[in-house]
Amino acid sequence: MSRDVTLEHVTIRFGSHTAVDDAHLTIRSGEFFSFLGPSGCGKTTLLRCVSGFLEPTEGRVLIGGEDMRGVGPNRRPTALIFQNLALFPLMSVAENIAFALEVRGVGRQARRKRAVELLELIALPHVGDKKVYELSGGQRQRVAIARALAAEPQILLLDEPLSALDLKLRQHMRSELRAIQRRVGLTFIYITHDQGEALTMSDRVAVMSEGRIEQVDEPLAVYDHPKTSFVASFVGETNVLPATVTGRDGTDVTLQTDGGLIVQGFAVGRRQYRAGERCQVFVRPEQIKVAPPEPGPNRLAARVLAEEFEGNLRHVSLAVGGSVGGSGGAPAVGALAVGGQPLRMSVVNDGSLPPLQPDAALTVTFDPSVASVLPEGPLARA
Ligand SMILES: Nc1ncnc2c1ncn2[C@@H]1O[C@H](COP(=O)(O)OP(=O)(O)OP(=O)(O)O)[C@@H](O)[C@H]1O
Repeated sequence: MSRDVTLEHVTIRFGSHTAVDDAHLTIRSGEFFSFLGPSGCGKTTLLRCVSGFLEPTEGRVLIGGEDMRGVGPNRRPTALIFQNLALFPLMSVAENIAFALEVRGVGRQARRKRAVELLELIALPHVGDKKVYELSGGQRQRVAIARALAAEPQILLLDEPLSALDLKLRQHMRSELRAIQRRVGLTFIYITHDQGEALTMSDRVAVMSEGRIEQVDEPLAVYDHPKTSFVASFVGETNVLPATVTGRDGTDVTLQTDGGLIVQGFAVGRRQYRAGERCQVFVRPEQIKVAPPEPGPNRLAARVLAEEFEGNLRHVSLAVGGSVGGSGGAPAVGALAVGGQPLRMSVVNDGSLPPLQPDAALTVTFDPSVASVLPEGPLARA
């Protein structure tokens, strides 16, 4: 039976405040789907609406095609996992896992058998008789998932379940969670403000801002082809160049940045720009390269401001003075030309680029096909 979750024009208001604004999408059965957005964008509100703790002000939630209006949380095929796990400290791990079955009146032997199966599933086969306090944070998180699965939900709703764990454990738990989801084949709906979590685990991601869903796509598409200025600036590092359109040829757009650079990019969504229109150009730091000697588009005269070393990567801040072959040469020491911000370039630390000294002059470039041109819009706050 299909367990698609459909949000049909769901709007949720608290008084005059719109927490979720016209969410309209379908989460497919068996999908690992994440809602990603900054604090306060409406993620938890939306999840509470799917779980039945909250009714939409407008629109409908359908699960498996069935309208969930008036269907309470305990009658929906969902289970919710929070950041604060609330495992029972005095019970053993196995008793914790089997708790939902005990409530339903399942006998001791059947409960024990199911707990053993679920402990296998979460790759902790030998901890059934331990107390919760004897487990690490990551182990407890997995036990919480096993406990939720014992109730045999079709859809697991996860509300920032990893945010209380330290960084290393969080990263480890990403692959654990993904592996568990693949093993059980259930729909996972995951909410997070952590883009790394959303991008690594999900089949698809919905990026939210101020109650609105800005983009729903596979992780790579969200990163490589952001559809709005908010998504481009929220997901991953990027350079933002405020600019004015000077010309267009199909999806190729020529622009003058506010710092006076002439650059070329591509029109996201094949938008037809007019000359004089205000827009923003987004280029990832890893797409900025030291230019080869051959002529080409987007050759910018730059001067090194600083270099930061981060193990596998080097992050270089650049002042950019002018387009090589166009106006200006290397910028004056200390100059800035990209929307008042240095241009950021990230290079892999593989020895191919010698260390860069502050004030060194160089020419950098980026391919027009990786420079996303979007209409001027609100950016994510840094
Ligand atoms: N019961 C409520 N009454 C009034 N306002 C609420 C209520 N619940 C949430 N809000 C408001 O709705 C907005 C969205 O809140 P929500 O908790 O869904 O955000 P979130 O994206 O999950 O944030 P966080 O990541 O911080 O949990 C916020 O402005 C919040 O203050």
